[in-house]
Amino acid sequence: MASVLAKTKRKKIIFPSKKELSEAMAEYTANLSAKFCKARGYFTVVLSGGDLISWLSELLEPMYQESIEWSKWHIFWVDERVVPLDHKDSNYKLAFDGFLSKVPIPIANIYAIDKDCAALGDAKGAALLYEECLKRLVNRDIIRTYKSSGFPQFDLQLLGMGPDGHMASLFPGHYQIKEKADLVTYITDSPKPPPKRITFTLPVINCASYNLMAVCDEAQADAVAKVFNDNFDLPAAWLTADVEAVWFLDQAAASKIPKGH
Ligand SMILES: O=C(O)[C@H](O)[C@@H](O)[C@H](O)[C@H](O)COP(=O)(O)O
Repeated sequence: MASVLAKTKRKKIIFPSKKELSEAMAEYTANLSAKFCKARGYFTVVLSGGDLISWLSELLEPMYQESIEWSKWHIFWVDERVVPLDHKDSNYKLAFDGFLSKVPIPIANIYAIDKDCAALGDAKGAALLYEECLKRLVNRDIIRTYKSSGFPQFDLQLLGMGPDGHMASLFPGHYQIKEKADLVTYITDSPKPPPKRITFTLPVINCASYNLMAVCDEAQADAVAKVFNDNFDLPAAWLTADVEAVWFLDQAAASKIPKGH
């Protein structure tokens, strides 16, 4: 894995509340959108599920609605639950209902998992087809590649972490965190329901230019403290990026970080 793993120092910013965190996440995203749209004409954004989507609502404010070049955005998922796309557990549905349907991103630029695999609960098939989708977009030069590795390099990934320290669908004690060759893998016994999921592998996650990990609430405080103590049993402790890996925390989530970290 070493050859494709980008290395940056983990950074953190602590916000008084979710409101300030959401505002800062919107500003961070808008600035990167401007930078990448200007440089390449595309902005590749990777979403996760969970609370993150509700914190994206600041991007729906008129200031951003009007200034962001939405037509240049391309949307992916770092992990997805293998359920029908209209199921309440679908990360696609969560993001579509809460954010994507409210901004003018062309529907063709929104890359959900294969709908038939999703409907059939075929996690392996969904992972294979999503990997093919990424490779096609690399060939079309919409997704960049990380240095000479050939691994896809996304502009910005917006991530969340569970109380057990999982990120994407890489869970502690499960072998998927060790996958080095595939771009996308799958799990059929996820400890967090629903059990069938696909997920980017760690090398792909860490090749991104910018990784923003947003974590709020007391329930995550122990895991956040372990990450900042470099406890690598937690998948989220492995997060790096090519340019910047930044943790956006509210005060409750940051409350147990050891002094000096
Ligand atoms: O599909 C998923 O379950 C997510 O992508 C998952 O990795 C999520 O980001 C974290 O569990 C944080 O979730 P919360 O924000 O809900 O705590």
